[in-house]
Amino acid sequence: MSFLTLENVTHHYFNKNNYTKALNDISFTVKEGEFVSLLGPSGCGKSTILSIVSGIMKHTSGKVLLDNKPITESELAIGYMLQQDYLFPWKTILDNVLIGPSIHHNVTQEVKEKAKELLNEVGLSNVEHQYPPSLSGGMRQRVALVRTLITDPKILLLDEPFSALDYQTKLKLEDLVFKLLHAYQKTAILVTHDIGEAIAMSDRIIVMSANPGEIAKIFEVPIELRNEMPFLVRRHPKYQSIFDKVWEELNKK
Ligand SMILES: Nc1ncnc2c1ncn2[C@@H]1O[C@H](COP(=O)(O)OP(=O)(O)OP(=O)(O)O)[C@@H](O)[C@H]1O
Repeated sequence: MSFLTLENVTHHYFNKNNYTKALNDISFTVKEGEFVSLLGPSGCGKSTILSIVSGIMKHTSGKVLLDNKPITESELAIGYMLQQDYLFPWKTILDNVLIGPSIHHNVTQEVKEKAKELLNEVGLSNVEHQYPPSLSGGMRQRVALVRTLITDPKILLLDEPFSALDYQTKLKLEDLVFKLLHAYQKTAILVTHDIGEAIAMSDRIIVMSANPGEIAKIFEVPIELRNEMPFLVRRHPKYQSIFDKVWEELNKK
């Protein structure tokens, strides 16, 4: 059964004198525990889809269901991870991680222990009392990941979380995110411009076209690739053939 369903979703943006049809007739499902990527040219509506799924923005028409309930009525717990980490520079790493629970007045001893355990899992237990400016970009994104996971979200929305990092750090972080999301059996939607990253991390890849944003094709990543860590997927004999098919779809007019 589907966990998240988008059915004939359309979205229009209206500004003063401007009207943009950002999404046209978008339909797809995501199963619980599934990792799905959205890939497509700039402006095809990837971030708009994430804003709608997060409940931040109301779509113009169509249905968005989570656990069979309209998104507006579900007690949606969303984890958002963005290109920028948005850590508070005046708070320690541990306090940054605890921001979600502290907003909900839920910083119990158990939650603190969980935060420390997660920081340990991402190799950052030694910096929990330091402040964000003393950390590298990759370390800061690992903090952002922990801050996202601590609230135990139903679904994680990853909006180009690796795109500001150097290549080596990006590859390492892809493996770490993949490992943790699988360990905690999280459902995730990743927005990316990187075909390799989409193949390496996902169960399925939704390729979109622009003007207006529509689904061009949905690719199932072969099971042999899904069972590998992202770094190793790129060396798998089946990697190049799916890369070529996605590339061809992206370049269709
Ligand atoms: N707040 C807004 N007001 C008006 N138009 C908007 C707004 N946000 C996005 N758009 C337009 O909607 C379309 C989809 O934008 P969106 O940011 O969702 O695309 P995207 O695929 O995420 O792009 P990118 O890959 O460049 O991040 C674009 O034409 C964009 O200009």
